[in-house]
Amino acid sequence: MIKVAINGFGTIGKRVADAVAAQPDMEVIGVSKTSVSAEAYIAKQRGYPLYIADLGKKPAFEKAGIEVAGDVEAMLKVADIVVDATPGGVGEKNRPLYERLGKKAIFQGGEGHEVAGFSFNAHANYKEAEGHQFARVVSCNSTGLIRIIHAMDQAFGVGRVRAVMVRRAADPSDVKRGPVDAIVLNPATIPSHHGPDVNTVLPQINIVTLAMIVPTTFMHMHVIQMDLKKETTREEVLKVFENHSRIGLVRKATGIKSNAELREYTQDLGRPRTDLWENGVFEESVSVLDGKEFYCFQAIHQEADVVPENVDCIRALMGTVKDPKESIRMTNEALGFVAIG
Ligand SMILES: NC(=O)C1=CN([C@@H]2O[C@H](COP(=O)(O)OP(=O)(O)OC[C@H]3O[C@@H](n4cnc5c(N)ncnc54)[C@H](OP(=O)(O)O)[C@@H]3O)[C@@H](O)[C@H]2O)C=CC1
Ligand SMILES: O=C(OP(=O)(O)O)[C@H](O)COP(=O)(O)O
Repeated sequence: MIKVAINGFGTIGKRVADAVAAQPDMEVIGVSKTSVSAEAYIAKQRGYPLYIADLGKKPAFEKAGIEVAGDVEAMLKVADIVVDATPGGVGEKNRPLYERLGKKAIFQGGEGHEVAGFSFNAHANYKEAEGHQFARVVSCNSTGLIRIIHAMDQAFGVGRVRAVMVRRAADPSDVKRGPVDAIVLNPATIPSHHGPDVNTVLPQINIVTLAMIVPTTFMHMHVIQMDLKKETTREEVLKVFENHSRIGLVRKATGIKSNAELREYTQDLGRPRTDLWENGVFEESVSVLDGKEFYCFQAIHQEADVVPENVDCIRALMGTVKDPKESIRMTNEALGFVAIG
């Protein structure tokens, strides 16, 4: 069993913890927080030993009826690998600790590529993880882009990509963030950071991305155009998506044309926390013009798509499963995850 520590039990960390706990070859040896809040009670309810960044706060946890197993360093000492899901920028500060203790670590997309020196996506570069101490699972938007670009590149060859990200403003519980009534260019400069981030995993792809933020909390929406090297048809492209274990098709017959309806759908499907782990490509939008010009819309659930990638990244760094297809199969099966469509 791979002993996994989750440093940062928030939006991403709590999901990764549950996904790790579901795997046959992994166990959660501890999760961490800095303060008493609802997620501390969830850790207790799930039975995950809770560690804290600053032992000086132990009395506050105990007063709330939450047992503290120790500090973060104590958690790391009993782990084989740590998934760092602390807020962006904190992972970089944690890196020296992981180095000192000689622990493998996985960082998230809020950290720069250089923090790990290796950025990861299971379908695209699983095997390259071997021998690394550190890896970074790219951000939610980049994960969604890499999945679809890599699949299209394998099938038809991708010449260039142009994409617009319509990004959710905040996660559902993030009550202090906005905007409430605006469409914000974020950034107003072109390209946005997403294209260069895709290049950390797929360096050969010519990609330019633009991004804005809108007042929603559930999912980003991507507008994607790719020039293909080989002529194809809409039907052939749909077959590629149908055969991909982490690309789902939002079928025309569902009538779904928005993030809100897609949320209702994942909820009704019984997905834990309403999570859409896969890309949600809108079937109706899939278009091929003149044989080589591809277009589509895809929905990306920001809280969810990086979760199975973190699980595969654990096996890739630990070197316990060499074949990416086998790891992806194991992860999906343990989660009960079959892509929609
Ligand atoms: N949310 C999203 O949509 C996505 C986020 N990411 C990336 O994932 C990472 C985590 O983001 P997210 O889950 O949203 O963040 P959250 O703020 O939801 O969670 C962060 C967690 O880290 C804990 N924490 C903070 N500081 C420390 C510390 N020094 N030591 C240990 N634990 C600490 C917090 O505990 P406490 O609350 O007690 O302080 C909290 O549990 C970021 O890099 C982000 O960019 C990637 C894809 C999507
Ligand atoms: O990593 C994310 O987005 P990104 O791919 O746009 O960088 C997550 O949605 C978190 O983004 P946030 O910085 O808006 O919370």
